Amino acid sequence: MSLQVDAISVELGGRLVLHDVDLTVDASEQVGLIGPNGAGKTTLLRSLLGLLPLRSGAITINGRTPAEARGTIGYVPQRHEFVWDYPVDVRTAAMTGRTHHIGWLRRPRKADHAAIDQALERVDLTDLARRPIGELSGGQRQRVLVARALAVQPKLLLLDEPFTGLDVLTQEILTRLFKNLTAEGTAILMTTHDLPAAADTCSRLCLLNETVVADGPPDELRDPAVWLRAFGVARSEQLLHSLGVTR
Ligand SMILES: Nc1ncnc2c1ncn2[C@@H]1O[C@H](COP(=O)(O)OP(=O)(O)OP(=O)(O)O)[C@@H](O)[C@H]1O
Repeated sequence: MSLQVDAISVELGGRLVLHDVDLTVDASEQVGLIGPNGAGKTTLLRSLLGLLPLRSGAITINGRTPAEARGTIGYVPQRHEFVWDYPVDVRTAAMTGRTHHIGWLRRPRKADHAAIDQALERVDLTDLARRPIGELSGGQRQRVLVARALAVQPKLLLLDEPFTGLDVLTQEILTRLFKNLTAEGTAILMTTHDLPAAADTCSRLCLLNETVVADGPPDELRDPAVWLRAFGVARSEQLLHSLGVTR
């Protein structure tokens, strides 16, 4: 698996939201996509899914366009973007992740059910499979979204703020799961505002603010100026302190 982003620019509502973005993510890498609110992180993930037209540049996933590679990409949106009052159970919600494989208006086959069994098992939701999704806690909902993304047995997993609002135990379950997935060869690109956790769990960090400000292993991103530039602030004690960046 190899994701390659070459100098992409994306316009939304007549405004250039991303420009000249270069990024690669290889198999078994977990890359953290870091940046302030409005930096274009979600826009980049949506571009990788082929949901937004590029103004310029190119994205290739194993040599294919995002639209062609769609069935091999798992996507976990931010929790509030999912319709939780839809009257379905956990299993049915996870199965919606396989729509691309099943085909519209077709019934799931044996392989689809097996993939869902495995996905629910991996996020420890097997016992809650028949629970209506509207009755779930925030942490359980997050695990439903991860199961739904795993339903395609993805080579590339895109996670939009997967740890926001989760208790420590759920964070640990997901951290361990993502580690196992990368060990199995899955490539992970994850947005997060939890900088210390990202520095801990990711093999590389990509600092984004409309374009890539810096990209490298956490240990190599020790220069405070890089972080201040990425976050568009002149000086932020708290930011540098939370990162343990030397000044
Ligand atoms: N549909 C849209 N039309 C016009 N502008 C948009 C649209 N969606 C997002 N934007 C703008 O694009 C910019 C990037 O938004 P995006 O959601 O990608 O940022 P983000 O880095 O994910 O932010 P956050 O950390 O707050 O989730 C923002 O300025 C936002 O207002």
